[in-house]
Amino acid sequence: MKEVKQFDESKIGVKGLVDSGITTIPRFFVHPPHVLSQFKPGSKTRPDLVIPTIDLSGVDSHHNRSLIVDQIRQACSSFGFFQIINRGVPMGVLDRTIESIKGFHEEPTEIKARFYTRGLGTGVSYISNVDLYNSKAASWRDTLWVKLGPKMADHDQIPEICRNEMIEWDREIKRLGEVLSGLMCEGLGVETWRLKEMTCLEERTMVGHHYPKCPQPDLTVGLVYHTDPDVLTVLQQDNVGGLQVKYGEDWVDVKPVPGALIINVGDLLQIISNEVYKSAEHRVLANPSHEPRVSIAVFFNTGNRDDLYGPLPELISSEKPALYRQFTVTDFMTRFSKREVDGKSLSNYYKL
Ligand SMILES: O=C(O)CCC(=O)C(=O)O
Ligand SMILES: [Fe+2]
Repeated sequence: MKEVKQFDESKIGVKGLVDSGITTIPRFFVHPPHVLSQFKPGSKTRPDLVIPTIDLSGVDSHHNRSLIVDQIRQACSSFGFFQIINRGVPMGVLDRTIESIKGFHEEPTEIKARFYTRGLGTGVSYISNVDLYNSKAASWRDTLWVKLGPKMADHDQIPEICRNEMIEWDREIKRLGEVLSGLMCEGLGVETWRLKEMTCLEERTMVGHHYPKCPQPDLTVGLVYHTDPDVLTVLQQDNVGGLQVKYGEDWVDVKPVPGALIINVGDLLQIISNEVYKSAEHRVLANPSHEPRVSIAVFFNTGNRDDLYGPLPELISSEKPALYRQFTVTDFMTRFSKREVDGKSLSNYYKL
């Protein structure tokens, strides 16, 4: 605990440890053997499987749209993960955003330390391991959090090096979230704007992860396995790799596809869809390569946190009764923040 506190108070992050030239990782980063054995190369991985890549071009033509909706329904109900290409976000925006996040993490410690805070009170927080104090072991990454919506963090609170990129990214991602949620609704056979009308896209939080080279990648992880406690997530990764998705009992690599964005179903959408769609468990390996890995995720969540959410009435019938009870998102997030990030805890909401 003393070492954890010392690390946290130093505000240097994992990047700072690496820059100090360490060759062994501090012991609070070492994960227990039963976790590490699941990360061993070749253990329960399925190199023969790939998550679907869906081409969104022509989404406005009636014929293409129904083909795309079919692919999305299949992907959301099997993997809970897919990649999209040709979705109208200019390549330049993607590259600029990733580069600017990398730039932030490469800034001198004194600059980053100004943003080092637990909690998103100001709308911006730079932190190593959001669950540092309540996890069994820490993970090899640092993260910049920025609140994008419904009200974006004050512009002068956002680090200058990525401020304009963030604003530009939010504009694109808002539009993309609407397109995707429309397609996902059609895949469920409900009104196109159903999720949007339930304010499911209103709250948007962005994370910019930086996974520096780990000197002992076999002893720790980049990000423990988890599902996202949101409606849907749009993720962008650079070309380093390391993200894996659980499929049945096996893990599948999410190989970088240039220009693609990764989409995943969150826990709330699993509930709202009455489990037609699945929120998939995913994780990131500790980065063994010299090149740091950078990824950006935007979490879409409900704006009305005190409204009741549960399976959509349209999806409930006597053959398919509601699998979950109704709950408020405030309640859901409070439970989430009290536990470790790893695992899946939807069982609290099962209607038994
Ligand atoms: O870095 C990644 O690829 C995954 C990030 C992630 O799963 C998350 O932030 O929830
Ligand atoms: Fe995630």
